[in-house]
Amino acid sequence: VVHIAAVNKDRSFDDYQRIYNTIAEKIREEDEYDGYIGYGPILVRLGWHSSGTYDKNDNTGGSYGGTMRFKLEQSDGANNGLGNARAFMEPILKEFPWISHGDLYTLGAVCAVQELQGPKVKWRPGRVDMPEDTTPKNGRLPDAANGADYVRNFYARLNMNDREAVALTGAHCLGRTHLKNSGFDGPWGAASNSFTNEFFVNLLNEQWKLQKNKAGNMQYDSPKGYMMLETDYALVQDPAYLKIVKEFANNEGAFFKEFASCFQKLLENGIDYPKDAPTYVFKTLDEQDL
Ligand code: HEM
Ligand SMILES: CCOC(=O)c1cnc2ccccc2c1N
Repeated sequence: VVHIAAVNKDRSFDDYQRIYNTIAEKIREEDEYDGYIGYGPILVRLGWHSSGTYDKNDNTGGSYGGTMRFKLEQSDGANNGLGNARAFMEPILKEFPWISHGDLYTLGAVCAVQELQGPKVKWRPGRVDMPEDTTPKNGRLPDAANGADYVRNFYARLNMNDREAVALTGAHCLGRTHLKNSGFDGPWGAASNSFTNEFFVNLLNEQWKLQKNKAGNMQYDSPKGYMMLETDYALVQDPAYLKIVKEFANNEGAFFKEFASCFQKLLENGIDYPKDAPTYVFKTLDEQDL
């Protein structure tokens, strides 16, 4: 399968910055969502799950075709709860009908990372909505009840190495698990809506106890009410991953640099960009004094 980015000559940086600002202002406005966590974390998850179906072996899946808009993909249990993120995006699609779903959902994820004080993430337009029959089969997204070998193998399918795998999982500094969505619960109390290296600091500094949660699933809990999935905790069980976790826990800049590049790579997996395709770095609302 080949997906060539279709550069829309009628649209400029300003058009996409306007969509960015609309999303960013809506995140700021609708701050009560999910116990005042806000929509940032789930918008990051929407962009990631739109892209996480990619398979480097046949270049299928990924964000290009916007197939997350179809019931088939939405019915994958791993996507439980993302209806809230898609509903958030509906009015944006109405206001800007010229943008593809793949471009919007990935733009929303980049906007959320940046507005939550994360690194600047480069973004390129050109994804084209594809028909329903191009939707990848369910089951390509990862399952949390696994260890390091599974994690390494999963990320390899997305063409991600150990450093990229650890950096990407660092997005679990945002938001929380919800029993009704995934059968995992927590962290309780202050789930974070700012993008930091806290996930790595917590992994190393908290005492973790593997136990069955009230849905009967295994998760790691800490006395402070934090939690880790088994696939999170795998990052300190595997010596190669542990080395990278320690680097990122001690150097937030190194984490930000790696996350910025591999998040862009994740959102663009499977797409061929012509040499005249533009690359955008959006300004945050703060940088525009908005
Ligand atoms: C082995 C890989 C991964 C597994 C097994 C995994 C699993 C999960 C699970 C079970 C949840 C809870 C969903 C819910 O109950 O609402 C979650 C939430 C989340 N994940 Fe992951 N994840 C993985 C990788 C990633 C990556 C690569 C990113 C982004 C770069 C990411 C971003 C998020 C975010 C932001 C949330 C919070 C969503 C919210 O608060 O609604 N995850 N993840
Ligand atoms: C920084 C405190 O947050 C955490 O330790 C943490 C750990 N794993 C997660 C897994 C999925 C979603 C959110 C998660 C999360 N917020």
